[in-house]
Amino acid sequence: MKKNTGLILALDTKDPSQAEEWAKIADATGQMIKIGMEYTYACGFDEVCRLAQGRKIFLDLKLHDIPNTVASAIASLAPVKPAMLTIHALGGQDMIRAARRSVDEHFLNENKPILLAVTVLTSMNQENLGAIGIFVTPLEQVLLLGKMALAAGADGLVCSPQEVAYLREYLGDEVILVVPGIRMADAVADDQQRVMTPAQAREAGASWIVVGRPITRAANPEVMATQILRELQG
Ligand SMILES: O=C(O)c1cc(=O)[nH]c(=O)n1[C@@H]1O[C@H](COP(=O)(O)O)[C@@H](O)[C@H]1O
Repeated sequence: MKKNTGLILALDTKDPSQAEEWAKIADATGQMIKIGMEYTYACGFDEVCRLAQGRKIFLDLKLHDIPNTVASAIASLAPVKPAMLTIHALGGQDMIRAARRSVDEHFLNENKPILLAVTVLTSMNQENLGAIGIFVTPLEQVLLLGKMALAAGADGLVCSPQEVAYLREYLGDEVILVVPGIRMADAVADDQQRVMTPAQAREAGASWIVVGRPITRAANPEVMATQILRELQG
């Protein structure tokens, strides 16, 4: 049975007051916020913790290193109490197992983040994959990495909207699918390659969509967020 699709607002900025302004839009409509590398590196962890106060945050640092380093990094993130956390599936099954163990060891049950494995970045297409020696389609690569990551202990996957229907068919209704690469109909795709609209992602079965620039660069971000939420309600 198809579940509701949530909206996560990506706060990609270096400016704390800008992030707070966008976070308030998310607060007003009950959405989650995503804090990524740009904000964390520019503003530091104290600022990330401040922004996270009283909010559910998706901390998107896309960890990808040897198992011991990733496990130790996750332990260091415990004070931020993120609701979601990303690692790269390409780090392999040992790294994902180590990440799983670290989450289970260092976070209390009530604070345990959803551990998400990023499969194939939404900015990549068949040609980009070939250039790094991957000669299967993005869909095949997402399925291969996704199955491996879930078996190794990830709670869910990050993939493009174009793979969601297929993953639902193969992996079932329960797996958490978090989906960036969202663009409004006829909008520019920027650096994203595998895109769909919010309504298409919902229809395909996304658990959450992640939206940054279509909202943050809109003439009126609040109006755009409301429009997207309406699309998600069908
Ligand atoms: O892990 C992610 O969130 C992510 C994975 C991916 O494959 N593609 C992707 O775009 N993202 C993130 O999703 C957001 C998309 O932003 P916009 O393209 O501005 O909507 C950015 O913060 C990206 O870092």
